[in-house]
Amino acid sequence: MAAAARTLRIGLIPGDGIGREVIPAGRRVLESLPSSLNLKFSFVDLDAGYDTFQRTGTALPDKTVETLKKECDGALFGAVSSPSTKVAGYSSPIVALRKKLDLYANVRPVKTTVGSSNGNPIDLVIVRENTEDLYVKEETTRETPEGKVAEAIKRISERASSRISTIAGEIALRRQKIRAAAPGTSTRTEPMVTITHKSNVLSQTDGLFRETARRALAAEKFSSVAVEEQIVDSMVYKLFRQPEYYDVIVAPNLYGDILSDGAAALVGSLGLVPSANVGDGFAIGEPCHGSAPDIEGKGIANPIATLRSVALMLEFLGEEKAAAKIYTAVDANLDEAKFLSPDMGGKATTQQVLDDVLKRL
Ligand SMILES: NC(=O)C1=CN([C@@H]2O[C@H](COP(=O)(O)OP(=O)(O)OC[C@H]3O[C@@H](n4cnc5c(N)ncnc54)[C@H](O)[C@@H]3O)[C@@H](O)[C@H]2O)C=CC1
Ligand SMILES: O=C(O)CCCC(=O)C(=O)O
Repeated sequence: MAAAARTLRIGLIPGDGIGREVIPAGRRVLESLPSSLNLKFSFVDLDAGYDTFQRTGTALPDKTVETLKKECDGALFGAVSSPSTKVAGYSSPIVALRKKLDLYANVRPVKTTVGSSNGNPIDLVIVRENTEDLYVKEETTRETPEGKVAEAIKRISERASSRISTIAGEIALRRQKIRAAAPGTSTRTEPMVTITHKSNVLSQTDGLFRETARRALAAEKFSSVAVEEQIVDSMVYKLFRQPEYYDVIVAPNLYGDILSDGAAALVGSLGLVPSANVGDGFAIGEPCHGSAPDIEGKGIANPIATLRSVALMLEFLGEEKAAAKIYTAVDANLDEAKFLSPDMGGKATTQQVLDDVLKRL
């Protein structure tokens, strides 16, 4: 008798702007996976974002958080339009969601299929701490005789630094295993984690991150992993000069956010780079990009970052085979370069890119 299909319930949170254009593409890909995978999906639509805030007075309704916690196996998040000026009562829902669900790792693979800006292949992962640093958002402003002074807390804890470094080491080992199983696909000989910090200036906060990361990665299970460190400003320089050198980069929250957008430029577009917000037993796939108001409503947003985020979510939910199908279909779309969206120099719409990927599934 055939084994019963596994059913995964997925929360869909499109958010604002192009989030609403790319999340439906992510759903279509899940619905179109071959039946031989024995996987079924059910979906629940959930609200969050600036539009939700304007309609309801809250950017992240309790119902969204409770439904994710009680009903869902995983989720997809599009993007939100957080204003650059303070709006009373508004706070970024994705930053809050990461904390509320304790999704402590933000895993952001950056990979070329055809070649990078310097012609060499890039295949690295940025593993970004996802719950603290300046993103605790404890800010104050006070009046002084010289004018206003604003301050923000940068919180770094041993616990969060240790667990993010451990997951970075585990990802490095997993990547090495995948490379070993496919000889000839990479010239990298050993797994490597690069710790990024600014502890030459911030000796206590980034100093704690650096020391804790060193200690976590010195564990016996990581004895085959090369551990290096790089101060974040020269990390940017080296990343742009020699991106092919890097394997896994572990970073506190803000540096990880900035480095991943920079790395996206190296592989051609923010519209290509996925992420997964990962905790123990739960993952939210989320493209690295924002709500892109400059192209919103034009139907030309690149859906590939989202499709890869779907695959990444599936990987963390233990469905590697299904993830591999999506990666292969997306890579084939990029390799053939017939249906590319405008950010990639093509003319295809979101729908045309999606249709091409679906055809390959
Ligand atoms: N996780 C989230 O929800 C995030 C939300 N944001 C929010 O997004 C809004 C806009 O932020 P920006 O700084 O403009 O960053 P952005 O990532 O939205 O856009 C930067 C540039 O990349 C392009 N781009 C982004 N995604 C693309 C895609 N899929 N296809 C083609 N081109 C794409 C945009 O058109 C724009 O030119 C802000 O309100 C910001 O707060 C920004 C980053 C993450
Ligand atoms: O705009 C927002 O609300 C979130 C911005 C934060 C961010 O860029 C990220 O964490 O990926």
